[in-house]
Amino acid sequence: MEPQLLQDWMGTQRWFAGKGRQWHVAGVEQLAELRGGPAPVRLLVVRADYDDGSTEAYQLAVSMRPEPNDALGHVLIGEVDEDGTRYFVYDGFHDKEATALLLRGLKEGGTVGGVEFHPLSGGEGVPETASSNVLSGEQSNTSLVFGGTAIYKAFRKLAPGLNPDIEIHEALLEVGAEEIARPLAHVTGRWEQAPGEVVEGNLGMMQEFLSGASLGWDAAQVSVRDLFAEGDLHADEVGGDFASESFRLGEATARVHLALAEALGTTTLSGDALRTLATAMQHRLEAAAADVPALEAHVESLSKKYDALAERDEPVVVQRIHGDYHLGQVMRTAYGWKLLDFEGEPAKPLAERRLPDSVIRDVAGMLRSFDYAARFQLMDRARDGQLEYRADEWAERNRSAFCDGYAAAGGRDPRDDGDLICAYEADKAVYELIYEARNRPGWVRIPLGAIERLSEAEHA
Ligand SMILES: Nc1ncnc2c1ncn2[C@@H]1O[C@H](COP(=O)(O)OP(=O)(O)O)[C@@H](O)[C@H]1O
Ligand SMILES: O=P(O)(O)O[C@H]1O[C@H](CO)[C@@H](O[C@H]2O[C@H](CO)[C@@H](O)[C@H](O)[C@H]2O)[C@H](O)[C@H]1O
Repeated sequence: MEPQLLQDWMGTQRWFAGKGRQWHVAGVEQLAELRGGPAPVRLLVVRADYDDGSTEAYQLAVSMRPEPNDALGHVLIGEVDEDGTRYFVYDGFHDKEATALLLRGLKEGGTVGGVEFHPLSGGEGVPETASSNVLSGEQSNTSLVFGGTAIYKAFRKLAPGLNPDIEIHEALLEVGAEEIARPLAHVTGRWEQAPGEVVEGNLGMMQEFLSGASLGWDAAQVSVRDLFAEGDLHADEVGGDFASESFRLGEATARVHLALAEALGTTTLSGDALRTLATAMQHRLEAAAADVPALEAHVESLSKKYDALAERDEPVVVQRIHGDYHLGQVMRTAYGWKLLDFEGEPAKPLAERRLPDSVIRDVAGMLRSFDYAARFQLMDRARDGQLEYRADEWAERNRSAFCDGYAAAGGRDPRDDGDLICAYEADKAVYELIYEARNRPGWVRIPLGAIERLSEAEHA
């Protein structure tokens, strides 16, 4: 496949992380060709080399159709000539006949070329045959819903080693945790990550599709909309009060943390290990300040909070956690809250994402998310002191209900670790600031506002 063709196409895809940087396609490797449909489907790994010397590997599925297919016109990658035949090359994850071959592999298991399909429990729950739809809102990965009962997430940017989303889901399944969508299958592959460096890693995972569920973010937005519509009522007086949901979410979070501790153990950080944690936060802060000048004024006060963490007398208990926890990662089903996407922060290298960390990182992530949810609808309005006051109230009410629920389900009350929460919230807000500056510059003032508040807070 011509590198230029793939380069032009990849550069426009939502999941391609290298936008705005100088890069080129340095290699195209075919891992497997799935046959048995109207057109063969190739699973490819495309190596993107950046001018700064770094490299990334991306997964593509391409269906090689000898005839053009109008229904797939929007996902046409291009045309190629191979061995005297002209092929119309489409994004295979969007081609239902191509994904049917993928589904067969997930159901039956086995090896095709450099790709291994691993159904769990003999393929129970993986549909026999089902048409696929790509979930809209595709972000860093591409997710396909098969027949409304199973969802397959194809990882786009590949990393060698065990993918934490697969690892954590399967570990939680083992200990019987109910707050997740049941994992059904996963796929592994071997590819050349850099010239001569063959690695093994995960290509995707299938899990139960939570049908009829609402994303936590959407449910929270309904509540905030109610609140703003009744600007003279308090958060606990409007019809869409969210606090009982936040309480239940706190409970579900604590249960998952306890299950993760049971499944994968805990340890403690003290001394040098604590200093390493604080130094990582400090580095992120400095890198962010170089990118977002408005942060500069808060570097000194946030650094003091990180110093306090480094010098903390009490060790910090750590374990496997979610790692990128926010309202967009939880769904409310008829059976309670379920947690999704245990991949960790997409910006971190995979090995780092698998390191144990304090559960407070997740708690802080969700507390930050309540703040986001409260303020999001103010973003494109003229400043309104009354609504901002209501937003503060909503955020506070739901943050505290979440902590109450967390403690009620047997987790340690996060508010008893105020200094830790403060450092982790600051670190998350700094991460968000970088994320927003790169992806949604209009939203920068949400994390920046939090940084201002945190840097004035008393802890430390
Ligand atoms: N098991 C599931 N059931 C129903 N919807 C899901 C499920 N898993 C993911 N989703 C939907 O897909 C979206 C993206 O999933 P996620 O695992 O967070 O992928 P990404 O890593 O690309 O962000 C979620 O926000 C949710 O709307
Ligand atoms: O794509 P992921 O879900 O892995 O997470 C990334 O994108 C999130 C935005 O979609 C970002 O979350 C931030 O915005 C959310 C609202 O859109 C808010 O609820 C979160 O609290 C806030 O952090 C997340 O940080 C990023 O990793």
